[in-house]
Amino acid sequence: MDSLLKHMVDMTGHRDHTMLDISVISAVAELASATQARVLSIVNVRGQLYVRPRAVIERGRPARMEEYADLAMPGDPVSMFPALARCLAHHESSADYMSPDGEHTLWLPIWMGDKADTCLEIINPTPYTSDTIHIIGGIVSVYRNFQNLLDYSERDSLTGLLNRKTFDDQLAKMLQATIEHDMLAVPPDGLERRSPHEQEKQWLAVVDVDHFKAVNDKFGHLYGDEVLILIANLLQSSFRAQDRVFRFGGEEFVVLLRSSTLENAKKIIERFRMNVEQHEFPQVGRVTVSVGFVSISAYEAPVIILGRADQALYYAKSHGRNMACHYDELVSGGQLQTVESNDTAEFF
Ligand SMILES: Nc1nc2c(ncn2[C@@H]2O[C@H](COP(=O)(O)OP(=O)(O)OP(=O)(O)O)[C@@H](O)[C@H]2O)c(=O)[nH]1
Repeated sequence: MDSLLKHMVDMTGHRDHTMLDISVISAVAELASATQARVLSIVNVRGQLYVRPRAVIERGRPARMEEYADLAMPGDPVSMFPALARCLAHHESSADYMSPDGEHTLWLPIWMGDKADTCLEIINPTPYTSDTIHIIGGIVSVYRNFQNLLDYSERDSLTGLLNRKTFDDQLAKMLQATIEHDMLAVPPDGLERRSPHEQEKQWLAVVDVDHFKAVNDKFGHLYGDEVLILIANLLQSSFRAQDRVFRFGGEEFVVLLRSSTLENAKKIIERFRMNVEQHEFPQVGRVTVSVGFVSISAYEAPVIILGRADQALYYAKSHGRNMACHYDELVSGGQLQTVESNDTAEFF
């Protein structure tokens, strides 16, 4: 019981999803004497469910975060795990599977209403006793409640997207990934062989709804709110599971795109812009968005990166709207100018 209390205190002492994931798998692994426990993300890509490990603990080793190796893929199709797929399809609280060599896997989806985007997976060489299942059930409930609380503080209440407050933290993670990526991209002899066109980078895009004031003025704030919710949904379905979408405030959204070539980033952003353009908004009809985007450099301050995306957005707004503009292309094409001030480049 002491151990259970200790784990409960540990789980509820965090203000961060990552640490909460680590403490929940540490708790269930110890209390169920599991050989392995994982937190899985369940992502829905165009109606198909995929699972992707987020954190893992193996017996005798410390818990660790998992970076999904193939960023181009949303994860493993859930159909690879028929018992879990059935459990998710029927909104069940758990699924159990015994492999041919007698290993037991227990899946516990974390249901938030009718949606589960997280699932615990516990692997054990022996069957689970009813006592173990009872204790794990309690931990899952605490985990779900606490995740709910964290989500509430990190998300915008109108659209459900991540809010401005979480942006700095997510951008810091992306800058770290950029540094690691840059180190991997340069071979030991220090010579970069890939052409800049093939190079994968992280990207920041600022999205702003065009003439949104007119929507509010003509149809009222409730319809305006509805447009924002539908655009948030289009953002989530147009970008990939590994990208991050924020509502920055008002009718402005920011997207962090992970590991994309310039060509792909353009394609994904353009696909989103067209999805909005072609969407029939109830009562309101057609709505368009303008986008400014820029590659993220780990060696520049977030305020400079955001400023550049904003400048590209401003350019799109003042050149007809309903378009996506790439900061570097505008600079190299002479449509925007930078000026060196101190050791950073800034606009005037
Ligand atoms: N319905 C609704 N409106 C909002 C919300 N937040 C901000 N707004 C409105 O968004 C509008 C933004 O208008 P402007 O900044 O003038 O920009 P715009 O009309 O979109 O014009 P451009 O950006 O130049 O294309 C204002 O009328 C705000 O009141 C919200 O949460 N709901």
